[in-house]
Amino acid sequence: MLTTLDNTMKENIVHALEKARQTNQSVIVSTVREVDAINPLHFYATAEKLNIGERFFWSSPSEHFTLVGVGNELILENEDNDERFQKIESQWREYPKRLIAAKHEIGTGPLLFGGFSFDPIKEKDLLWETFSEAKFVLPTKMLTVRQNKTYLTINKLITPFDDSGTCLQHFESSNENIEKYKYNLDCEKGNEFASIELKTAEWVEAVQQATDDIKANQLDKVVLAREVHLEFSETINPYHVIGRLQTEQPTSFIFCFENGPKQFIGATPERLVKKQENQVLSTCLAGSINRGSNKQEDEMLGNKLLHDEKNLLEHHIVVKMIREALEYCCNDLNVPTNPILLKTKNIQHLYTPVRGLAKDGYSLLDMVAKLHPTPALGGYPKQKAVEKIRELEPMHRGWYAAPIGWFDHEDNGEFVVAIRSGLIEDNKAALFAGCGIVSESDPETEYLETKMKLKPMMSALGGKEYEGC
Ligand SMILES: C=C(O[C@@H]1C=C(C(=O)O)C=C[C@H]1O)C(=O)O
Ligand SMILES: [Mg+2]
Repeated sequence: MLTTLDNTMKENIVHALEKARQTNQSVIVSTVREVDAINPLHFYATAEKLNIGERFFWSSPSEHFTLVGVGNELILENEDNDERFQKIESQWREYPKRLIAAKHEIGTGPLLFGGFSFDPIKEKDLLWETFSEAKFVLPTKMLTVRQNKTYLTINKLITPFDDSGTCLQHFESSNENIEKYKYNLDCEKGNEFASIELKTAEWVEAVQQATDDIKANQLDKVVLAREVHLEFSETINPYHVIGRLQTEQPTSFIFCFENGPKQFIGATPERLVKKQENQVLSTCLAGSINRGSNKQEDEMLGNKLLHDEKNLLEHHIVVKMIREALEYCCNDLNVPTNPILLKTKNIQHLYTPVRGLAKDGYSLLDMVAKLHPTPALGGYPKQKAVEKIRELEPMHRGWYAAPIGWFDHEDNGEFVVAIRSGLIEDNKAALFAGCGIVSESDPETEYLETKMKLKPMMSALGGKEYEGC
């Protein structure tokens, strides 16, 4: 039976088990092999039948990097308020890790994928009831596509009580034929939705109230979001949704986190922070305008955005805060003076990349903790804005607008903010979109901006664009 694992691998696994027994401490063992190329979405879809647990999907646009995890080899979660970021990190650090691979490629081997809620103080509502304030998983199997190469990672938490036979057996699947994950994906067929539930009037009123509060100098900026509930005639196929997001939103990060029967899916253009060795990249994204129907109109709109005072103010507040937050944990911070445009299929944004070098002792999660929520999703000043959101917003954000992403055992990783997203279950979807409110905000214009931001998910769900909502 145990004939396909090579001897070095076997020795390493048995050795890890011995170590776990000697130290009475569970060890994470990870084997990594390069495998034949396969569409990661096929792997995600077929893995449902393996019955080894929940899955996640992640792809980042810049370097053709995709992760698909299946099964929960280890779950780290907490319901903490202030310490939730640090707690996840310290728990992760407690486990000794052994990587069995020819070479460590970033994004392979032992890593955690997961996310946080936006506001742990706000009491959970029914929709988000099963989502912890912080939840991360070490997948049992993980497919990584990086620079056109495909890798399969198999993880196991080896406890002092495991036996060597079971451990070796677990890693046998690292030799499996990846071809078996081929799946028939037909993303063409659209879903019709049956009903929509909105709280438009309440939201517009909240925006009006927020502008009054800003004019009264209570705060500078607050981001207010609304939600849309859709009910479809048939069960939503999450593979189709991810597939369409991949086609329609190639410049965005695509994520999906499965939590019981729910899948939190989105295509966000907004990176919170990326760390590779000590190199840090964060992005300021705030200020929005629609795309033009032809090149000329598109450029005209882009130019208008680049010079629009209200949008520049929304944006500058974000740049100022991100600079302050990162100055604390980074050296050699580089912040361009003026924003450029970032265009997605449906919208153009003001965008400023911020680069730096991590100071010793500052981890990726330290930076996430320091940044969240940036004024792109919260407001300024931070505390006042979060309180204002609690007071005025007619919804519960759950994991919307909060950090979601991955990090590995060497503190490489990347987090985005989970916007342009929705929570899907059976034939129901809840979608979320918000806007940065400043003193010059006009509620009707901001409402139209949220409509624009709902489009990517609307289109991915329906297979066509809808005018409603
Ligand atoms: C809050 C959202 O987007 C944020 C708000 C923006 C704005 O108001 O201009 C732009 C980008 C995002 O930082 C959302 O998409 O839900
Ligand atoms: Mg805006």
